[in-house]
Amino acid sequence: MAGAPTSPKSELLAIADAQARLLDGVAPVEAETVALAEANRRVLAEDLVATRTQPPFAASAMDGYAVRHADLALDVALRLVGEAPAGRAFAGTVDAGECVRIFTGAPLPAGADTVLIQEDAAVAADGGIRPTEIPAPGRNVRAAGLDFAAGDRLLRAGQRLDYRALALAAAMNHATIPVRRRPRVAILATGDELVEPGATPRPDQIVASNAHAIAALVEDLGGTPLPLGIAPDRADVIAARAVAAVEARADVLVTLGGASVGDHDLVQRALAGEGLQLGFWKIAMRPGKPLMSGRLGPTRVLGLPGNPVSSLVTAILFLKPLLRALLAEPTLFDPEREAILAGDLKPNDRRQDYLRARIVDWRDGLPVVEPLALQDSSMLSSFAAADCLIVRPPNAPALAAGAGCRIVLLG
Ligand SMILES: Nc1nc2c(c(=O)[nH]1)N[C@H]1C(S)=C(S)[C@@H](COP(=O)(O)OP(=O)(O)OC[C@H]3O[C@@H](n4cnc5c(N)ncnc54)[C@H](O)[C@@H]3O)O[C@H]1N2
Ligand code: MOO
Repeated sequence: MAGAPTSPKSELLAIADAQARLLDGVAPVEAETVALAEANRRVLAEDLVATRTQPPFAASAMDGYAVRHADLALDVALRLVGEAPAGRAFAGTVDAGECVRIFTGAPLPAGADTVLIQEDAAVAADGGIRPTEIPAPGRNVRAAGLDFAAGDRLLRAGQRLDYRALALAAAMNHATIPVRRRPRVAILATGDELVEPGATPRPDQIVASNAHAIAALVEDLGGTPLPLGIAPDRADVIAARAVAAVEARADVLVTLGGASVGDHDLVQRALAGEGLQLGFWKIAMRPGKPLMSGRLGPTRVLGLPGNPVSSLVTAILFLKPLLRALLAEPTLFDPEREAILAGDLKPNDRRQDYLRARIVDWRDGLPVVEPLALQDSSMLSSFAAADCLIVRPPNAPALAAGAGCRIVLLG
């Protein structure tokens, strides 16, 4: 029986080369405008400029009395001439020997330059206000524009909006926000052995897990998952679902499984019949060697290996940066960080290895990481228990406990 295309051992592509090929020519998805309330976790499509100055007037920072500093003397009463609550400015002027009752956030009245806090003031029998402490000149007054001025460019295109950015956007008076639309990611699991969670598998079947993890990852990154279910190991069904993904205007089609060289690893062959333009296949990494990338018309195809940990590690290294590129985010890759090994490591072969590990301690500000004993790429229990992946470059020498290493944190 004819197998899927094979390539000789020497043809494994380096991860960085594969990533560069994948991201080459990726154009960001269009912008759309959403209500401020819908903008959390979305990626800003344009710089956001302040439409107003904040505060728009010199404002009191405390509850007390607006005064002219030059008039202040201990136990010399000032005449109270009015009141300025927040949202209701005092219309007059504070003249020599006068003060105005003022509250936090109210505009400082004309003539006044300082706020005497009420704790440092006594009210005389005639209603006059006597300072019991003398504040410094200008004390307790926020200058107009202290926070920002109209025209300030405070949020940048490519920035992922969070609660802090949204507070600022609101203060800048933006009720709607230009963001990148959510990239659509079709997700197709493949394999006769798979059933959906909750079903009763036959004795020779297992429960499909990967698609649900990929969908959650896509949502976390600000995309919309389009679940295409589980296709059996039949090229015609896989092809029809892939065509459905293109017709649904998916930006990306993620296939799961069927990526390797077995007789039933059909994805590449099935998609070739629909005009797949193959970008690359097979990467020098573990887990995740059979990763495939290509295009079906306008839809980018990422064929992830079926082993659950393989598909999730390749998603971290390839799907995440692809989605970030589609969203025009400036940082595409999860950073590698320094760490200290808690156990020994054997020398590595030619595939860059990603070892599941736990952070067991901290030393000199660095995490101390212990590789988990079992690293089989089918094992979701260890993937879920891991805090990070230790990155072992191709042909890295053996390392002893205490040596430095590099890790990618798992979110
Ligand atoms: N002769 C060779 N055999 C294999 C090679 C090789 O180079 N030569 N590569 C191995 C590597 S590495 C990997 S990784 C796997 C991946 O192959 P496939 O992408 O074709 O994956 P499948 O064979 O379809 O499935 C592998 C494994 O994962 C389970 N699986 C698949 N989909 C799901 C899912 N959605 N949820 C949970 N589990 C899933 C599937 O049942 C299999 O157990 O190939 C090696 N073989
Ligand atoms: O690369 Mo496979 O992903 O070793 O298990």
